[in-house]
Amino acid sequence: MSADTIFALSSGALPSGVAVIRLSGPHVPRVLEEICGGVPAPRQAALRRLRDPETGDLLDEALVLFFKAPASFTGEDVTELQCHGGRAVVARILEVLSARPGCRPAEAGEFTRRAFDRQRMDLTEVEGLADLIAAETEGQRKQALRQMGGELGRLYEGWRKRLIHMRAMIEAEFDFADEDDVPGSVADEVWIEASDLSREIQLHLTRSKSGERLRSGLQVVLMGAPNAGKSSLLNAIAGRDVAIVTEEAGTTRDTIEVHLDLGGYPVTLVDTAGLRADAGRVEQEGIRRAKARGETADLILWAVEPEGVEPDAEEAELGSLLTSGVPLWIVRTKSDIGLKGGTLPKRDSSGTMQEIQCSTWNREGMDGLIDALSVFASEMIAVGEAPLATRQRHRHFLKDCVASLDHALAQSHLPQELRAEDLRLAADALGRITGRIDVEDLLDVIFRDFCIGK
Ligand SMILES: Nc1nc2c(ncn2[C@@H]2O[C@H](COP(=O)(O)OP(=O)(O)OP(=O)(O)O)[C@@H](O)[C@H]2O)c(=O)[nH]1
Ligand SMILES: [K+]
Ligand SMILES: [Mg+2]
Repeated sequence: MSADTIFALSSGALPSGVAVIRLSGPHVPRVLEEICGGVPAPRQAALRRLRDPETGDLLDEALVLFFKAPASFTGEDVTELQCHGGRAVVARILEVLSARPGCRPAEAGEFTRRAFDRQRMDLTEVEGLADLIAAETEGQRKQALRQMGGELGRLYEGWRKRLIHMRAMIEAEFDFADEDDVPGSVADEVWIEASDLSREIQLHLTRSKSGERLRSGLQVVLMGAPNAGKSSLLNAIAGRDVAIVTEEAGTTRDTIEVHLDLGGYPVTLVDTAGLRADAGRVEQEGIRRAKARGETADLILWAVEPEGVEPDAEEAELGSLLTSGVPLWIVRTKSDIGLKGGTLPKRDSSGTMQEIQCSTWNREGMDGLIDALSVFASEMIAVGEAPLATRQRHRHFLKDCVASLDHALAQSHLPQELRAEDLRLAADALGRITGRIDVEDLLDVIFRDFCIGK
């Protein structure tokens, strides 16, 4: 257990109406005695004058809250000083706190780290909290709140307990095999249950992409020939002037992204360099980046203007993208100047290609395009009732768990105690997601995501 008392400004940028300075650790009661003359009753706001104990100098008037261990966020004694949010006020209070013996500024995520160390939260809840602080859309907020509330952790912990129980049953039967008149019957039931659980986890895994997409946002990439109107589309969808638009082919070289909230779903829309064969060096690099983004996209919007340039090069590119499996929509741009045939991309036989016509000049078709994107996002993300895995880390250990389970199930010729060992490995994989099993190497990575004061 830590001997240090940590402190930090836990509220946002200064100046602000109110600023919250939080302290956690064993010296909290003593520090409160020193700076405000006593420890207020737990969980009751008390208006106090804060003073520098060295000089008696008045620092500010603040609302002081005290949370007695273990009933606090960190599980330690915690206090929150709600002071005035002026830069000089906060700076002076932090300076006085620094001078208290045993007190030091908190590192990023250190309050949460203490909460985890004292088992106030499991790792999935910690991640949910980080996601809640980072949430930009309604969908993200809801998902993060559920995860912080422990839904995902409980699901994994439930599975882990089932695995531990199964292993105990196998071992009990093994130990008492001589006395049992129907040997093997308990084990048979255990393996049926193990096979059910494996299927349950695999189903959860197939849906995990949704959770990750909701957390990190859908990637929608604008591609097409130079001057097709990609940057104009980005600006029109974002509703502000993000990318430079000129009549010169090859205006956009680097990839440019905007983060959008489409009906509560996060979407990153990426503008790219127009694809063409005879590009200069900078533009070539831009084209390489465009293709790279296209390959990992959730959706490509392929912009085609009424009189397309270089139909052959464009069609070759489009052809290879269509076989890559990334969903692709054709956006016929500049509809205000009429459809003149231009480059007509060939429809693929699967019929997954959707066509949308629009103009950024008179905004014809723009609302339709934005609506279609919102529907696409909601379908791709499709958040249901069951909690979803939200990180690659979760998926990794879930796969480990299923692999161990399936290994055990496939080895019916082996002695039960060897197969039971796989059940232990499967349970440990789940324990690593919630942080119940040695995850020391993971912790720094997870807590680094946090800001100071959380
Ligand atoms: N008439 C008409 N012109 C448009 C429309 N959208 C864009 N343009 C014009 O088309 C030209 C190219 O537009 P951009 O948005 O720069 O095209 P781009 O695909 O980003 O071009 P690069 O970045 O060079 O590949 C500009 O002169 C735009 O003003 C439209 O809806 N109607
Ligand atoms: K252009
Ligand atoms: Mg452009």
